[in-house]
Order: sequence, then C-alpha cells, then structure tokens
Amino acid sequence: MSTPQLVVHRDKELMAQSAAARLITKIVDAQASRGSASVVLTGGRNGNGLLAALAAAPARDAIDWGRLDLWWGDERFLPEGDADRNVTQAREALLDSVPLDPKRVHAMPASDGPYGADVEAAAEAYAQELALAAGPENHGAVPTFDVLMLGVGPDTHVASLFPELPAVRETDRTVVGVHGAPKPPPTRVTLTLPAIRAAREVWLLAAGEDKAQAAAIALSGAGEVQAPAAGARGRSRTLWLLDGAAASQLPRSLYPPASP
Ligand SMILES: O=C(O)[C@H](O)[C@@H](O)[C@H](O)[C@H](O)COP(=O)(O)O
Repeated sequence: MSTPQLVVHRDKELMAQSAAARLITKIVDAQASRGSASVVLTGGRNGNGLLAALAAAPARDAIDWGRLDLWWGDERFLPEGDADRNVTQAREALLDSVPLDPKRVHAMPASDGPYGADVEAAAEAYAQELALAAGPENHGAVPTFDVLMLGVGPDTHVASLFPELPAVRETDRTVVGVHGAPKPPPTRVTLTLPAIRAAREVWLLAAGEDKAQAAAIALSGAGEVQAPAAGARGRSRTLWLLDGAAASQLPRSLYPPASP
C-alpha cells in the first residue's frame, strides 16, 4: 500500500478547484491510455464541492464523458431521488450537466428499489455489479478504479466505514450494509476497505477546522478500525488533499508549505 502524500491548500475553495483540475487530468490521461476511466465518487460537502468545481472548470470537457464509469464509495439507504442521497447531490452538482453514458453511472440501490428495505441484499447486488465490471486483468472482485475519492469525517470515518463498527472490520466482502451509522441516516451501503484498496489512487478530501483532529489521528499511525481513514490507501498512490485549517494539527514535517 502506498504511503500517504499530502497537499495543503490555502482554503477549501482552492482545494476543491485544485482537486477538480487534478481529476480532469487523471481522467483524460486514463482515457488516452486505456480508452476509458473509472472513478469512485464520495458524498459530503467536500466531495460535492469538488464536483461543483469540476462543473465550473474551463477544461472540464476535455473529459470524454461518454467513456467515464462512475461508482460510489457509499450511499445513504433512502428512497430514489431523496435529496440526502449522495447520487442526488452528485447529479445536482455535476452529473446532470454533462453527457455521461447512463449505463456507466453505477448508483447504489435505493431503499425503494428492487431490494426494498433489505440493505444487505442491496449491498450484495452492488458487489455483483462491481464483480461483473472487474475484467480478468483485475483478478479481483472490483474494477481497478483510476481514482477513488473519499471525504473524511470528523471521527475519521471514510465512506460509511465508522470507527469500531462491523463494516470497517470486513476483510472479504467488497460491499456491505451499515446499520446504526453515527452520521445520519443510520442505514447505508458502503464499499469496504478491501474494495477501497483495489483503487490505483485513493484521494482523501479534508477541509475545515472540524477535520483537523481526524487528519492528525489518521496520519499519526492509528489503526484502521479506530481510524478508518488510516486504512484508505491506493495501490500506487494515497493522496490527502487538505486546506490549511484541516492541516492545522499536523506536524509541519508531514507536508511542504501550503500553496500560496
Ligand atoms: O455519505 C456520506 O456522508 C459521505 O460519503 C461521508 O463519508 C462524507 O464524505 C464524510 O462524512 C465527510 O463529509 P463532509 O465533507 O460533509 O464533512
């Protein structure tokens, strides 16, 4: 697993704009070399802030939107179209304004979908969808995602993997249901750490004073069960994208001076 690399920006707006520019380049390069790109989106303010910055980016249409596979790291298990669903918020921030191939937008099941209120069945269905997309070269149960993005919670959660809860301890399955999540809503579907670690690159987004302690804990060698963000590593790159406020409790030796 790759050692975390940190980039600290002046504020959360610049962090979102810079991360969006970084994502455009990553997708364009993947499409140029492999014909398509595969990205895992995250919910939350930082994740949606990045999507909004991407929607406003002048270079955004350098991306061939029809050759982009979008997946989700987690989803709130709510009815289709619910304003609190991550896919609803992603559509509002970006997806509804770009010409994606609907067959390549892989939303997690809703609580009024084919699996009803059975969140375990919904999770298993998404795991099967991932496995179907995993080519032989992936020798695994999930596609090799080019970039998997994760917001970081104040308690160091990523996706819907919360400290000490069963989902963060999962070592075999790629997708599980979550009950009793401390961040509402309580029922969710989430990728597990093994699925997250299949990504080429994992980018963790942390902006704001309320993330400073989480970043310091996750980057100080804490265990992944106590600090799930500590276990979110990419196969070739793990990148923490922070603003100065979220980096304020980190030892200065961990990162170069913040961007101007
Ligand atoms: O479903 C969710 O809520 C998100 O996937 C969650 O993991 C989020 O990314 C973090 O809680 C950070 O959220 P903020 O960026 O809003 O702090």
